[in-house]
Amino acid sequence: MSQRIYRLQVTKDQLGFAAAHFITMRGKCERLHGHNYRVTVEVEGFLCEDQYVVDFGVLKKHAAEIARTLDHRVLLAAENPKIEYSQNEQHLTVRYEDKYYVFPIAEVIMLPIQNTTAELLATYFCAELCERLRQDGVDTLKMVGVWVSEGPGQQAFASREWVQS
Ligand SMILES: Nc1nc2c(c(=O)[nH]1)N=C([C@H](O)[C@H](O)COP(=O)(O)OP(=O)(O)OP(=O)(O)O)CN2
Repeated sequence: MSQRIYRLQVTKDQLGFAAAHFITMRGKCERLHGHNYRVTVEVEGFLCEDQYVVDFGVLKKHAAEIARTLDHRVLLAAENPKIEYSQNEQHLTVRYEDKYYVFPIAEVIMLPIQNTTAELLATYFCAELCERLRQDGVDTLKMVGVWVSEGPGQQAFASREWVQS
């Protein structure tokens, strides 16, 4: 007998983060600006013996922890080939052609992505969430997805098929 698949969604105030960023696009570098980002998590999976897929609380806990690592930070794309980074003990210099910024290291987060678009922030968030759910022993999922919204009416979704280890 095939198992029924259920879809869950969590979206809460604690799943937001306020952060600064810029993206490179069409040969230009945007000005540094900020968003009150909002995250919505969607998962698909099968019922456990207690008739739920995964505890909403578990999804909220892990997603809120990831959001906290991004909150009040400058989000930087470590893998952007057009941006050069150099650092000393306390400061990171970020250079795009003849424009540069110097930030305190404690106020930035270097993300393993090519650009801090909503699409790649969702991809990063989704990968982090999968890792944390796996470490927590979750084993009922088929898909994990994350919406990252830059503001009302503007958001991107990234998902991963769940691979049970
Ligand atoms: N597909 C994407 N397009 C754009 C992204 C993105 O992440 N994915 N990001 C940006 C900018 O970084 C910016 O965050 C948003 O720019 P924009 O929509 O032009 O500006 P506003 O939020 O001020 O838009 P208004 O609707 O005019 O208020 C650009 N594109």
